[in-house]
Amino acid sequence: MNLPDHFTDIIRQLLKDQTDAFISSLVEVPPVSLRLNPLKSEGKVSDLPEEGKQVPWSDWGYYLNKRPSFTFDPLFHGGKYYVQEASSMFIEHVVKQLIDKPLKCLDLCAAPGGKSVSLLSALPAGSLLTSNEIIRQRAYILSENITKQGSPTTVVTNNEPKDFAVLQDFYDMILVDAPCSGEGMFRKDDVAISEWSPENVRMCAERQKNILSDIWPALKPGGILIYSTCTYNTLENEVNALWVSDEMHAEFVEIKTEKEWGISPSFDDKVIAYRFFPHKTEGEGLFVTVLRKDGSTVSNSLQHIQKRNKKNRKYPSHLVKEVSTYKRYLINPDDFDFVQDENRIIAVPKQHTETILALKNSLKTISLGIELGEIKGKDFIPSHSLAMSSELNREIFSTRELTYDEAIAYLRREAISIPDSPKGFILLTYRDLPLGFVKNIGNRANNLYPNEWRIRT
Ligand SMILES: C[S@@+](CC[C@H](N)C(=O)[O-])C[C@H]1O[C@@H](n2cnc3c(N)ncnc32)[C@H](O)[C@@H]1O
Repeated sequence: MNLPDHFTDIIRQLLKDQTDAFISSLVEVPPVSLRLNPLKSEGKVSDLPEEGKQVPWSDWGYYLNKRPSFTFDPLFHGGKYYVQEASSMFIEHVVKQLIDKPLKCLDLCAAPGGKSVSLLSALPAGSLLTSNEIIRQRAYILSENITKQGSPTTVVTNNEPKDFAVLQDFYDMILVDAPCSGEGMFRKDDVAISEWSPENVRMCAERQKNILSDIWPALKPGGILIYSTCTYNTLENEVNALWVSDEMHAEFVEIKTEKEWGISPSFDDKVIAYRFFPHKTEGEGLFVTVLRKDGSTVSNSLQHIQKRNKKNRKYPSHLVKEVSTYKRYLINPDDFDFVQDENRIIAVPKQHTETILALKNSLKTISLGIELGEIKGKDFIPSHSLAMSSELNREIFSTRELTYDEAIAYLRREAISIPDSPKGFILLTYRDLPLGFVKNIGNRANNLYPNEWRIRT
């Protein structure tokens, strides 16, 4: 492995006599890990695609003994699990330790979605997660991964950090998993090595400060900021964490960890942080720090946002009054309001309806709640997000269990033939996990799997 000299110098200053062990660990094969989806799995080893053992800081994370072909596992596409590097699962541990009441949480730099998925499994029931990604194309990938999880309490947005200024004092918790110089990915990603330079480290550190100061007003007084990077240098980590603490008047929050996890402390006595190095912890490089914003005012931010939206007359979506047609699609229909957005019907959890509509009108929303389907003439075409949802009422659809080969053909978006099934919309399952819908017209069935999600290889 050809590491830049300047990078090795930085590491030597930080790790001293551990430097050789660290560098040797970079040529080792990285562990393969995934997290099971609590909404679609019971969290048992038997749900894993390969034998494995638990990640110690996660209830849902497992290391696998060998790497299966995830692309060709229908359960992966059905959202039974998400492939995630093990260190990142530490976010779940942080949240579980600090949060015991439902809250509004923002994952600001969220694509492709690993940390959002961790948040979803750790946030108390009744919480609302906004998963945001600045790059549009990546925001769609984020939305795909979130949709597969099947949680109805997520909104996916595509905004710049400064766009959240309209949501002053809004979030109880914000995760900034910042774009960084990616030193922690050197073992997995040669491009990260080739793009590394001291100038890039400085540029990343400046950008991280801009992101943090842009998003700070959206955090409630007394709220929690989790700041993480997958890089080792102190400029992007301790130095920025200290800057937030000094400039924004925030105090560090300590998280309990177990010694045997091998997590290293911060390199600055004034900063409380958790560092993952691959020669000490089974996972990739990670830095995590947690800060609490000064103050404890209970804000009235929702009213403020609604007033602003009224002034701007931006309320395109409206609540559906005649809901009986749509209620039957869900297991717990009374927990939901139904919103019509052009010809799409979306179910939103009642306790968050106002908040979700306020978000929809303040931000560029990619997806929210559960999209039930689309009205097309006399037809109501069930959407893929309904098939993926934990709230799907399977009783109202005819279901067809697929063989492995049929499931792969469906996920490739090939034509399916199910002559024994009735005509109309059929829910396809693989090992009892919903994969999506087809419209059976007799001699063939039209494949409704989202074109952009299909297996291409
Ligand atoms: C480290 S990645 C996030 C990984 C993600 N949290 C996960 O666990 O899957 C950082 C993300 O920040 C986004 N990003 C880049 N520049 C940004 C900026 N100026 N403001 C906010 N996000 C940015 C990138 O597109 C990228 O998706």
